[in-house]
Amino acid sequence: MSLLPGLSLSAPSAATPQPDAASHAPPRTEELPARSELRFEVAFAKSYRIRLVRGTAEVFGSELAPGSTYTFSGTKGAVFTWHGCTLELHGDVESEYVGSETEAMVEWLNVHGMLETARDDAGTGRDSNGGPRVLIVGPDDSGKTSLLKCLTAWGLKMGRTPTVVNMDPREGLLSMPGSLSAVTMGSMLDVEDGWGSSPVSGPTVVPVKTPLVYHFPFASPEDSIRMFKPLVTRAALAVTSRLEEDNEAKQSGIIVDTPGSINQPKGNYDLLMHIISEFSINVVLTLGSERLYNDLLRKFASPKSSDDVVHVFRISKSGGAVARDEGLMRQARQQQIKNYFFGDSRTSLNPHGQWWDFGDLTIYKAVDTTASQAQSSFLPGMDYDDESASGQGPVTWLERVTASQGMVNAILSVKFCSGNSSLDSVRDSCVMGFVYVAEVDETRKKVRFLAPHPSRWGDRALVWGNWPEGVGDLVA
Ligand SMILES: Nc1ncnc2c1ncn2[C@@H]1O[C@H](COP(=O)(O)OP(=O)(O)OP(=O)(O)O)[C@@H](O)[C@H]1O
Repeated sequence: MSLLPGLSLSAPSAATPQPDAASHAPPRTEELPARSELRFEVAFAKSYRIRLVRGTAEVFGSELAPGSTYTFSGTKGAVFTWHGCTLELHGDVESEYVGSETEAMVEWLNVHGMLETARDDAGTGRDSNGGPRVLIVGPDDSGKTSLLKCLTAWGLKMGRTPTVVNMDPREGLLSMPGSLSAVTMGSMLDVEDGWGSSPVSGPTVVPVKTPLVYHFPFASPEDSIRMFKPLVTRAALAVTSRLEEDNEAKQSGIIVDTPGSINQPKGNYDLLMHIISEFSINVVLTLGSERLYNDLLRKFASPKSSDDVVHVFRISKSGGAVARDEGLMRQARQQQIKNYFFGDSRTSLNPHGQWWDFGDLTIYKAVDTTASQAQSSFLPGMDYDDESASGQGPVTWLERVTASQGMVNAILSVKFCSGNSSLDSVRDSCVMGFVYVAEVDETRKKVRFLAPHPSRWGDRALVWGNWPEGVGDLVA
């Protein structure tokens, strides 16, 4: 059976963004001096269009094509120019200004140069472990993902194929929020939506990328350490073995993005250390926290052997990185979920309804660890550890359940493993795709799912997560 989210793709088509009928104002022109950037914030209901008229410019490392119009909605971003440019701007923005404090970009470019040297060393066999394995750490909204995008885009421009790993379940990279994913970038990034599209998104201008996706149905790794750690190990194993088969990707190396929550000194950076050891990280880039930098520098000060050397760098935060409030993040997740099933303004998708009998479904519910711990004294036979004391989290975190009304509007992952697999296999198995529960008929004992693909998935384990929260009615 083909991948659940995979549509039969035709060649990428040149989709043009639709003009915003609401905005009749004539376009404005903005001259950007060398090494400056136009920073903007656009609300979800609005659209903001940018066209490069003269010179060169990039959005988080990805170059704008001269004369093409790029449409942004529900985002904060920046168009940076190294040598100066003229932009034509059209549409509504919450804020828009030209920033000249862009020294961070020069520093980021130097980091890129350093990674290139390491890739060259790997190419000439001077480093048999392959290219650089980079981890980006720092507090929330310090610009980690922006740095990751720049390093990836510049690497791609040099003809590299870096493997990008997202360990932040709040932001699904080429997938749903609630995912940990890894993808070897073989084609340019998408200027408008940041990464490009996975096969589920249908034909696009930018060639599709097929990520390896694991389901982590909690907002933060600390909500289920017992689930997070094995998934990191799984993802690292899968990525490492994939790179062993592909010299070019191995030489290009890995760049891992992390959520701000695991960069706290609490727990002695246990989760961070786990990622560093599983992915054999040898370069750590710290952003926006002097304490984190110093703590990590101390931790890696005395390596036991040359294979254990981890270089820790303190990198300047971009002057434009802005905090995003929970409301905005929530809206972004809702949008991501809708786009998964229905496509975006450029590509419209047609999800398929499927009725399933209760008896043909094997559903596991992710247990909310906090609630479970509070109730544990009422659940005989369940062995819950104190997560903070043991550092391991509850022993039971997935429960087999039957379909019920409570599932309506929930997102479930369809795992590659059979329904009868052990709980460990269900946890560790990667995701074929996600489905949405549109209707549960308790009388007829049937569930109607919305899936991106018409094929039925057969005997597979389904995991019902607690997160992303409040998906709402997608079919209303
Ligand atoms: N130079 C810039 N100009 C304008 N906006 C920017 C700039 N750099 C980053 N941003 C915006 O600031 C916000 C935070 O940046 P980013 O997502 O890179 O931070 P992060 O550290 O990865 O956050 P998190 O830990 O929450 O994932 C994003 O909306 C990003 O688009």
